[in-house]
Amino acid sequence: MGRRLLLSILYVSPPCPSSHSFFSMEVEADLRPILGSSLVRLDSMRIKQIQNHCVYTSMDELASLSCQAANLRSPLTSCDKLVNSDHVVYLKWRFDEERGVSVFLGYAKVGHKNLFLHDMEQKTYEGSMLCLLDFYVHFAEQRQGHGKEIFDYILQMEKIQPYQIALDNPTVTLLAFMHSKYSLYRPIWQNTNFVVFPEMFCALSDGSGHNGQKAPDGWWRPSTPRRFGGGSNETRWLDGAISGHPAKGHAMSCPVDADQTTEGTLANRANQARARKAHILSSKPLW
Ligand SMILES: CC(=O)SCCNC(=O)CCNC(=O)[C@H](O)C(C)(C)COP(=O)(O)OP(=O)(O)OC[C@H]1O[C@@H](n2cnc3c(N)ncnc32)[C@H](O)[C@@H]1OP(=O)(O)O
Repeated sequence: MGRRLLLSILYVSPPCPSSHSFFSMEVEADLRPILGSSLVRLDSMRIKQIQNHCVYTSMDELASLSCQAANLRSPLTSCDKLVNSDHVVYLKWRFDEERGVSVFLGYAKVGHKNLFLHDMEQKTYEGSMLCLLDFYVHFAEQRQGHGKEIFDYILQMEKIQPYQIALDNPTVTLLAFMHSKYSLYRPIWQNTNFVVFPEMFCALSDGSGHNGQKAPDGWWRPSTPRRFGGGSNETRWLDGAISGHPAKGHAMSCPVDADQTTEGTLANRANQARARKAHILSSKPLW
């Protein structure tokens, strides 16, 4: 009986032929039949379909490196959490034909959130938008263009402009990246530690169709007027507001001030955010 149990455990958890060398996150297998192209969009359904222990392990380990890079206590991303969420991961990897290994290079996780925002004049806005929740390129592969490829792929797949994505608690490196690759250099820190850029609000047209009538897809008037910062109690919508994923049905219909899928890490995130924001605001920009 004991032997049968042991055999069944071994069957359920086959060893993953992965080698986690210092330099890269590698799987000793050709993952092309499983993952397809080198830039791949993985939503919860696709992750479930993969059914490959090595892929799950390598993604989780890359997420652990991201966690270390951001000085967090626990990773923001894991395959376990992804299968139960409406977040989407964009993964970059390559197959090294010479060595017969698949190398995981980096990923970005995005998801829709309902956010209250203010612009530089403290005017307030409310709506649903795509947020960059976790973004990491393996430390041995950074500054070689992988990050830009991943980000461009997100823009292409989600049909948005770079300024239409909110950054969740960005690092100084990510802000440098947004500056150098997309000329977005005036971050507006929100109370929620999200960052958006003024370009996001440029599309606002006061009173042109949204005047208390019908909000654009994904945006709406709050039931109670809100008073933020400068005292404005008027809520506006963005012309170019990005509607939520139609297929996902706006599952997160409550305002959030942090990534809700990171159970157990929220307090940690808030502390990190405070420290990081103070550091970024007080230090000389890198770019
Ligand atoms: C919402 C969030 O996820 S916040 C967390 C963001 N993630 C991190 O900070 C983790 C550590 N950093 C990384 O993983 C990567 O550097 C990323 C994801 C930010 C960018 O990926 P990369 O593959 O390096 O990007 P890519 O090569 O396309 O562009 C490089 C640009 O990013 C910026 N950048 C990357 N690394 C650094 C760095 N160490 N110092 C300053 N700027 C940097 C620069 O603008 C650089 O352009 P340059 O080389 O012309 O100066």
